[in-house]
Amino acid sequence: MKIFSAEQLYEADKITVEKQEITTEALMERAGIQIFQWLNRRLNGAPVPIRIFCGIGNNGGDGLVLGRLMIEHGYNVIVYVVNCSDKRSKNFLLNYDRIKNVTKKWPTLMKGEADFPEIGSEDIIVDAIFGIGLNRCPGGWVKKLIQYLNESKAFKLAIDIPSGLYANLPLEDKEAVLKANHTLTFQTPKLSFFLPETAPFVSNFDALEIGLDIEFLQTTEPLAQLISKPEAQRFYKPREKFDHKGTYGHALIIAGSYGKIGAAVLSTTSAFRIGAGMVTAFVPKCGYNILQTTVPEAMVITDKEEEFISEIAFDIEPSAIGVGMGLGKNKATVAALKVLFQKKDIPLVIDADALNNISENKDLLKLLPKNSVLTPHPGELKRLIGEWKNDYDKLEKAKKFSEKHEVVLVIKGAYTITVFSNKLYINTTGNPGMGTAGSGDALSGVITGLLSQGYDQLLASVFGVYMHGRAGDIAAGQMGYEAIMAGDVIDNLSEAYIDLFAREEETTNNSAEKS
Ligand SMILES: NC(=O)C1=CN([C@@H]2O[C@H](COP(=O)(O)OP(=O)(O)OC[C@H]3O[C@@H](n4cnc5c(N)ncnc54)[C@H](O)[C@@H]3O)[C@@H](O)[C@H]2O)[C@@H](O)CC1
Ligand SMILES: Nc1ncnc2c1ncn2[C@@H]1O[C@H](COP(=O)(O)OP(=O)(O)O)[C@@H](O)[C@H]1O
Ligand SMILES: [K+]
Repeated sequence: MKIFSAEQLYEADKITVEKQEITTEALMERAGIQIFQWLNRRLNGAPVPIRIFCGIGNNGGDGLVLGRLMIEHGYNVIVYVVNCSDKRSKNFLLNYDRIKNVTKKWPTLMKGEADFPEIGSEDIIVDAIFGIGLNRCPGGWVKKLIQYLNESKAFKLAIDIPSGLYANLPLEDKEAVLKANHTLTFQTPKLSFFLPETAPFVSNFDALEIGLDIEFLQTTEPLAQLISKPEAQRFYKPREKFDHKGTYGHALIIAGSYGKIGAAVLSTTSAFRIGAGMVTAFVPKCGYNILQTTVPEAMVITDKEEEFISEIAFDIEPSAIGVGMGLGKNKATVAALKVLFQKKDIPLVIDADALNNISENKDLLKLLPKNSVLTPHPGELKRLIGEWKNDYDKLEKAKKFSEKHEVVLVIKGAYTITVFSNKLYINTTGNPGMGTAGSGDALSGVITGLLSQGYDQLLASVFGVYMHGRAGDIAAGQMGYEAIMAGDVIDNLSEAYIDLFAREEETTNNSAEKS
């Protein structure tokens, strides 16, 4: 699914109205009907008080449409107009009149703190104060209203976007944003829904189709792509009857140091589980017996050193290399990385200590082979690209880094974002259960294993992140978040493959599907 900017959505709006020969008020009615149907399906006529807070723009207009439809269907609705300005939009005014025609009285006008209503904990608050037209940070009594609503225990449903949040600009004042329990957004989610500083205000969301012009949606280059199952299905490369292990390539995992051989075990196993034909682990001598015992399917090459890697020499021809997991920062290891980086023709995944070594030795950065995949968590990313002012600044810096060095950057975490040049791919799988040692090592093995099977660098990253997260979600469905260990994520890669093409009802028992 594409993620568009606020400006693009306004453009989509305009084109839709022209091409479908409808009025903007008809489009607003469509949007309001979608929200009404969503809410009506869940409330099923329950007489719970629904308090709709409407701003004076089109987001407020949506709130007024919803209010009218709910009242017409017998719901217990109180509509407030948050009168922060007299410049009401045309479609707000139209729907202001329409709701009055139904109720025979104007909605409750709010002009300051004295007008804040008492809100019961069982009430439902609908936030239609500001949408994507927010043009400054909410202040004065409107900010106080947002805080007042946040303090309430009532369920908060935001229309389009929680008020105070920009669709694709950084947060200005976290005290002036409505903290929604659920957000119903029009057509496509907004970029702010996926970034660590702003996503917590959105909580869960549903994107409601409002019939914007399909040609515009299909042909417009988005801000980012959201990666869910339909996209992952398109990435998958099916196997052919006469394929053999050579078809799926030979992955080389260069990992481990004394006390951290487990990292090599995890990456090697996950490279196998994602489908590499052969996997060789290159480890210091102390890792030999461990690897041969824990992953007998793997071949093992050892360094001349006992406890760390000092010279990466091998006489195999790997189709992809994953390097860095548990590697340590010994000087000899840094020198060995320099030599490895000169082998420019083998697709490379660079993780963990290999990344830290690059951050600390800028001459390694200059040698970075083009099209390598770098998989930093936020701490590693900071060391690589420097501090950022906010999430948007981080993404700009990451894009510049990717462009300059011609590499794929996989920024790990909730909603892992893969950055390639100026393109962003946001992953929807994964869960907090995956915040456990070694789950990053599993991801490096997964991406290396996909590269070895012939997926290109970008596909291997985006598809690999999806599969790794999906395996984690399936593990969470079976064992809850807390008990998950990295090995459980790897064990469920097989289920993640099965799930990729399973029919919905077959997957509901063991999935932790996100909206
Ligand atoms: N294609 C779409 O996405 C559609 C969007 N619609 C709705 O239209 C909304 C956008 O409407 P608008 O462009 O009218 O904008 P909004 O309704 O989001 O708010 C803008 C209004 O609030 C004022 N304002 C902005 N920030 C303020 C602040 N901090 N303090 C006080 N006043 C402030 C602005 O000057 C303007 O009058 C969307 O979020 C959505 O809810 C729907 O009606 C239909 C289709
Ligand atoms: N809250 C979360 N939601 C989704 N994925 C997560 C979450 N926390 C961690 N992960 C995933 O788990 C992995 C952790 O990687 P990393 O921090 O490198 O761990 P380690 O170094 O211990 O292997 C990443 O792929 C990350 O995206
Ligand atoms: K809103």
